[in-house]
Amino acid sequence: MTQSSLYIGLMSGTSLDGIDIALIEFDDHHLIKLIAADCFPMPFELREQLLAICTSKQTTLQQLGETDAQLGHIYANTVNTLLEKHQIDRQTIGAIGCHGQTIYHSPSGKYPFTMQIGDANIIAAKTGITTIADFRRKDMAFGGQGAPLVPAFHQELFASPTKNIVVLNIGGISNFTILFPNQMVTGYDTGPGNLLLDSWTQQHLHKPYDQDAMWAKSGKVNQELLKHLLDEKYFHQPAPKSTGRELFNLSWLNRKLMPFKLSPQDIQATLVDFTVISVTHELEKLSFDQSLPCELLVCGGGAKNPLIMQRFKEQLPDWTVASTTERGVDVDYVEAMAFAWLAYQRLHNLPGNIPAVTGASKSVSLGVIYPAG
Ligand SMILES: Nc1ncnc2c1ncn2[C@@H]1O[C@H](COP(=O)(O)OP(=O)(O)OP(=O)(O)O)[C@@H](O)[C@H]1O
Ligand SMILES: CC(=O)N[C@H]1[C@@H]2OC[C@@H](O2)[C@@H](O)[C@@H]1O[C@H](C)C(=O)O
Repeated sequence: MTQSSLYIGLMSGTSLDGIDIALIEFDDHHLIKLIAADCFPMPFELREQLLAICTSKQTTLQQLGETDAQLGHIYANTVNTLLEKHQIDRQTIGAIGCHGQTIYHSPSGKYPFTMQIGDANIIAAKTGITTIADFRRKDMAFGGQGAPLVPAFHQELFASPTKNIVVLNIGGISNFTILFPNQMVTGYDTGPGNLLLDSWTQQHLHKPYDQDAMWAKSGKVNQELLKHLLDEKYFHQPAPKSTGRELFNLSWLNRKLMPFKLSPQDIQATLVDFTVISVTHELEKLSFDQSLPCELLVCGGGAKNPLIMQRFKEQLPDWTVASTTERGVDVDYVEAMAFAWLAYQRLHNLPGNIPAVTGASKSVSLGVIYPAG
């Protein structure tokens, strides 16, 4: 089999708002170039179905099975649309890495599990391309959290021997990777990203999100509420740790809001600081080599929230705060690129997880291979 240098990554995340796809090229020195990328909105009915499944509201096995197959078709169509649009010969693609859609993540129960759906057999059959999926459970089988998995890719892209680099993904949930100059790496889920901001906006403004944080800017941060939000036990748990909408959701927020009588816009303003301070509190616990510069590189949709970026700059006056786009890697596609890279790692039997991040007992190649034929 010719060693193709082209790989596709597919990611639909916690926000359930779209499917990101990235086509990347490797050269012999592992250099990674983004050839093409796009984001396809999640059809409204499918988003509603997924939301019902994620919040386990009377979902039948029939609905779960059909949604798994439907997602497989949608992912396959996303790949075929990108290949047609860019006139790419599918025979030149080494593999597709499909994260799938997380419907439940329970890394610390009696029987830890994480569940991503989107039938990879359908993707392989409909695209004619070897497809790799089910990336998280191998890490979990070796005692890890199964998340976050992007740190190894962040290390590949951004590590520097002369800087302290923190790569922060602000998706529905936020996770960061700490890249120390001595090549040590750590990372974990820091807490909510856009999820509560979006849910609160949807509930009060009936809009998908608070565009440019205009609504949050009209409110005032309430320090008492912020302190109460930060008093969640997740923030006091040691790493390795990961979370999701299973914990940080509107029910959790409404319980936290009970003792308060605040305007919705003051709550939105406070939620912005909640996303920011829950990260900076973690950075304060870490010891960086202060003789070297510190850089915070932000990706994910939250990097496009001007108030979040402003508040990081205010909270970290001695740091360089930038988006990964400013470092040549589009904020929208870092995660999809990561799953293309994880597919490359799997096909070459190279490790995908970092035990220091997930808590797994060893580094292993992640994902199950679904051949096209
Ligand atoms: N101009 C903007 N102003 C404020 N927020 C923005 C802006 N652009 C994007 N966002 C935020 O990014 C989100 C969309 O980003 P994206 O589709 O990457 O999802 P995500 O939040 O990264 O989540 P996930 O990847 O976990 O599904 C929006 O819902 C919003 O919260
Ligand atoms: C179970 C799951 O899907 N977790 C996601 C979620 O979204 C952000 C954060 O929580 C991260 O831990 C993870 O995704 C990214 C891609 C990761 O595994 O690195």
